[in-house]
Amino acid sequence: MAKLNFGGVEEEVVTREEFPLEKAREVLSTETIAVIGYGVQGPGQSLNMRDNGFNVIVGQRKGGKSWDKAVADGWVPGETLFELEEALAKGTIICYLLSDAAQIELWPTVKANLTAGKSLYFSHGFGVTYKDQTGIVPPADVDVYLVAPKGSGTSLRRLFVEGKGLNSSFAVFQDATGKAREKCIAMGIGVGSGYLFETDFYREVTSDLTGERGTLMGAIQGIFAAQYEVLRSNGHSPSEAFNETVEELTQSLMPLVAENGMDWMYANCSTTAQRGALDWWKPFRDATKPVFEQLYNSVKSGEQANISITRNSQSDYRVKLEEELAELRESEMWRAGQTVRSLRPENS
Ligand SMILES: NC(=O)C1=CN([C@@H]2O[C@H](COP(=O)(O)OP(=O)(O)OC[C@H]3O[C@@H](n4cnc5c(N)ncnc54)[C@H](O)[C@@H]3O)[C@@H](O)[C@H]2O)C=CC1
Ligand SMILES: CC(=O)[C@](C)(O)C(=O)O
Ligand SMILES: [Mg+2]
Ligand SMILES: [Mg+2]
Repeated sequence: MAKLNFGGVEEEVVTREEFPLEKAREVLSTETIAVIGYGVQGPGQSLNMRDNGFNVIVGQRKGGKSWDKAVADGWVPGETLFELEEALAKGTIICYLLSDAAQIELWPTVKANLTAGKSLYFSHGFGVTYKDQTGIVPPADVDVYLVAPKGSGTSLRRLFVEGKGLNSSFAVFQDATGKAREKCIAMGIGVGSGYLFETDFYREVTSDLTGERGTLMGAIQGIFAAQYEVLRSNGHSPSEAFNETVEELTQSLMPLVAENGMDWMYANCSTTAQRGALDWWKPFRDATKPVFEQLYNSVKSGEQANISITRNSQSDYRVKLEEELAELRESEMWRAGQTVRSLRPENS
């Protein structure tokens, strides 16, 4: 592992230089990797591994949208695409990539197929950490590990195709064969990770649930909505409010942050903007920090997992979810965004 300095703290990470693809292929050369579930992570990980030369099959319920997508992506029924049970029986590394709530339902079937020496692979610490609520307790004679790409499966695939890579965390929960760690890292390289940093199942799930509810998804929409509403209620037009809240951020400023950090983005803005942003970031931090503390505590207590399991296990959860997504989509702010996006030169 390469030792690197992260802001003054030394951490060991795994890079593609020290664990090249050829090594990953060698480690997994005798394995049949069964990707169970073809939703968001399933396609990204399975296609990247296939392109990287691994022996991959896909398991998915027949007849639905996901099955058709798998066929369209070149998985061949009876050869590389199977019903869930068949794929579970054939696979020696079971990549459990159903939604976290759906994993509860299929678990007895998965468990029955986990014979000694197989691997159970996750992309989230959820099922194992919240075992009291999920019932997911792996048998003692299998390896259990995770690789959690830090981003959407859609990005994982897109970046791979562009020759780039998303970072992933990895963790070993159970090492029955003595080779779990090596296999885990090989899987991480195989799915197209940029570099890999180590964690454990508990820290993976608590940080992930916090991040997606916080700055990555929940908090960002909340802050967008608050600023947009203030601008609108003070007489600004939707296009002005949207551009000043979202479009400039995603199109101009965040790419600069991604490239070279926040100070560099600031340095490329006016001294007027810099003065204001330097004065205002701390009040925003102070105002939101209590909400983040509340969020983290709710994650830590298991409350967030409980909500997620309960809500996503209801038979009409997709309908309800679609209603809530429609509420976002049909809000004035995001409808304004649709028009703004259509006006980008590359879209017209
Ligand atoms: N969505 C993402 O990009 C990310 C997901 N993860 C993790 O990866 C894992 C997979 O997540 P997603 O790809 O989002 O899953 P998903 O929500 O897209 O579902 C995957 C598949 O599960 C199947 N499915 C749903 N209910 C089922 C049931 N009762 N029985 C059998 N199959 C069923 C669906 O057909 C779908 O193809 C989860 O642990 C998630 O937390 C981790 C990082 C990012
Ligand atoms: C994309 C990702 O890593 C998330 C936000 O944690 C998720 O989809 O669960
Ligand atoms: Mg995540
Ligand atoms: Mg997540």
